Amino acid sequence: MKDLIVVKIGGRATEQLQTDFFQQLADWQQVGNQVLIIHGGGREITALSQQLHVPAKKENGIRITDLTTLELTKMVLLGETQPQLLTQLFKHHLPAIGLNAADHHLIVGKLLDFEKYGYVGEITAVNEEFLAPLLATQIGVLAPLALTEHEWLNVNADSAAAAIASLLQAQELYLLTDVPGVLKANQVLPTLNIAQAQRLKAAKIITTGMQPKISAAFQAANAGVKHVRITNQLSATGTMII
Ligand SMILES: Nc1ncnc2c1ncn2[C@@H]1O[C@H](COP(=O)(O)OP(=O)(O)O)[C@@H](O)[C@H]1O
Ligand SMILES: CC(=O)N[C@@H](CCC(=O)OP(=O)(O)O)C(=O)O
Repeated sequence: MKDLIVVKIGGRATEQLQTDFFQQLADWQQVGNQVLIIHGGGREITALSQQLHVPAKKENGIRITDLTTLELTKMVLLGETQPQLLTQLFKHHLPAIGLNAADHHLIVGKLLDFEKYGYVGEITAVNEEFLAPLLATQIGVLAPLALTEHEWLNVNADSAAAAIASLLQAQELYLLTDVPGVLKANQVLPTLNIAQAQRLKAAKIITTGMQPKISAAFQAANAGVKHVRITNQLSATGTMII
């Protein structure tokens, strides 16, 4: 889908969206781009886990997901984060549709590493035939989950967005987060290449949730997505992956 723009919004970023975000989506629609939003919800999943006294543990920014955590994750993503975002789009008069992996087996996945992470997956296929006509008239809002033939899997939202952008050959991928880009000594790096990223990881300057975000960004760039950015605003360049 050569005119597709994929936007990933982290859980906290969803709560801080400004008017210019919605205006940009409207402008893209106006000029004929398709827009697919992949939403996160990581902080909300952790908050509900704590409320219910379910241990919440992440490894390299990836949630260790047993069956209880998987159920809780589906509840938060499909019952809280997604409707919250859809409501905001509705209030800004943007036509949008909420989507999940089970709609016509939209998102197919496989286990990442069961021993290490439990029910965590990576995305292997997207039902483009089902999705493309929907995105012709409205903004898609998709939760980061996947389905095998038998079971649901929890997918890190950054890797979900990157895999989907890659599989659909999107034009652009925006990884929107709560920081203005990849930071080094409190400055946003305007560009980032793979060698720099590896050095910054080794020096523990890139840590926690920024690690899967960077891996996802390079995965998409290597798969042919031309413009990949990490930023907190659609209108700001943030860090461009080169
Ligand atoms: N070098 C870095 N530059 C910017 N943020 C970083 C860096 N290293 C670690 N981080 C952390 O990564 C966080 C963004 O990842 P995450 O919390 O998973 O966000 P999201 O929910 O948007 O995916 C930042 O808030 C920051 O705490
Ligand atoms: C496997 C895995 O880590 N899944 C993530 C899915 C949500 C997510 O990634 O949300 P953010 O983008 O807001 O962090 C999780 O359970 O937190």
